[in-house]
Amino acid sequence: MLRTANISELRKIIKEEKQRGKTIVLVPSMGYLHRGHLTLIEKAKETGAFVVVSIFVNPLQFGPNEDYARYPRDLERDAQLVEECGVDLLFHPSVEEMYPRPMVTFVEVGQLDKVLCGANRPGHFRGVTTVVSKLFHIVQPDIAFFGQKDYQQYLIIRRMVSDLNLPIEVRGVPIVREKDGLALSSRNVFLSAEQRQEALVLSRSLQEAAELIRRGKQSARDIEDFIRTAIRRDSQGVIDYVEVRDAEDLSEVTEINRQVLIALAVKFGPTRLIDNIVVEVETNV
Ligand SMILES: Nc1ncnc2c1ncn2[C@@H]1O[C@H](COP(=O)(O)OP(=O)(O)OP(=O)(O)O)[C@@H](O)[C@H]1O
Ligand SMILES: CC(C)(CO)[C@@H](O)C(=O)[O-]
Ligand code: BAL
Repeated sequence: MLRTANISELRKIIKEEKQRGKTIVLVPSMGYLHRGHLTLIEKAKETGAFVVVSIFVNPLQFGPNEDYARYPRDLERDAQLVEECGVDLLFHPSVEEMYPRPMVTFVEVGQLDKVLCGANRPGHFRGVTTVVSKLFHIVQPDIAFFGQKDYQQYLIIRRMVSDLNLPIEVRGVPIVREKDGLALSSRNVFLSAEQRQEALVLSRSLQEAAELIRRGKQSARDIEDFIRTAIRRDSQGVIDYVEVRDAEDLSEVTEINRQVLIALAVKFGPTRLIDNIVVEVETNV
């Protein structure tokens, strides 16, 4: 496996691979890899392309009171994992390499970033779209993989690629969960044993809510209340949001009569977890 922290060196490698006719696939990440990331990498490998994994904890997407400083990092462990997965190139730039001077140019995806995590983390998605644009320009992938655990991020990146005519295919990968339902996340490492147990209410209540919808429950507010009540009853988690939204454009939903996203963010102590489920609704046309 090749590895570099240097943009010019990476460009040279990519140029050579492209000249050899290789398709380039990118899996962007912030590292501290788990089975969720490894599933994205597996999907990337299945394409048969030259697979690049980037590891960069992007300061631009963290608010001043968020966990940038304590975000878990272990580059050497990650490097070993991606090598075992057959990744071709690991790109792990420093902050100075990505942001040699203060940025004055940003990429912003309006509307989609005003709700859910965007409303709770002002500036977060501007930081994500800006760094992902930079990564796309640096690596110039043909295909890029994103996880649907970060569903809003996935939609925003898709929309950015479409709006800006970037020649990149964005592929989404369903949420990878622990056996007991907890969505894998690098931040799970911060949970105490008790919080880890309590956090199961997230996936459990999402599943139960989806079942209520499949059985005909149509009120989005009732579904949100159902989940909020379960979280407050079964845990000490502090709710950032629990919302039912249109799964395509994140617009508000009152009556559930189309495909919806149920998304939530809940804090367990200082650790903020997100989870979601997309529910198909049969329409009798
Ligand atoms: N459980 C998961 N299932 C599917 N994809 C995932 C999962 N966890 C992370 N990903 C995806 O991996 C990519 C890199 O995510 P990132 O490095 O931020 O990991 P993370 O575990 O989501 O971190 P955190 O939860 O701390 O934000 C993103 O596209 C993200 O959606
Ligand atoms: C896409 C991403 C790598 C941008 O920093 C990050 O938001 C993530 O890991 O989901
Ligand atoms: N996977 C989302 C990255 C973040 O929480 O900043």
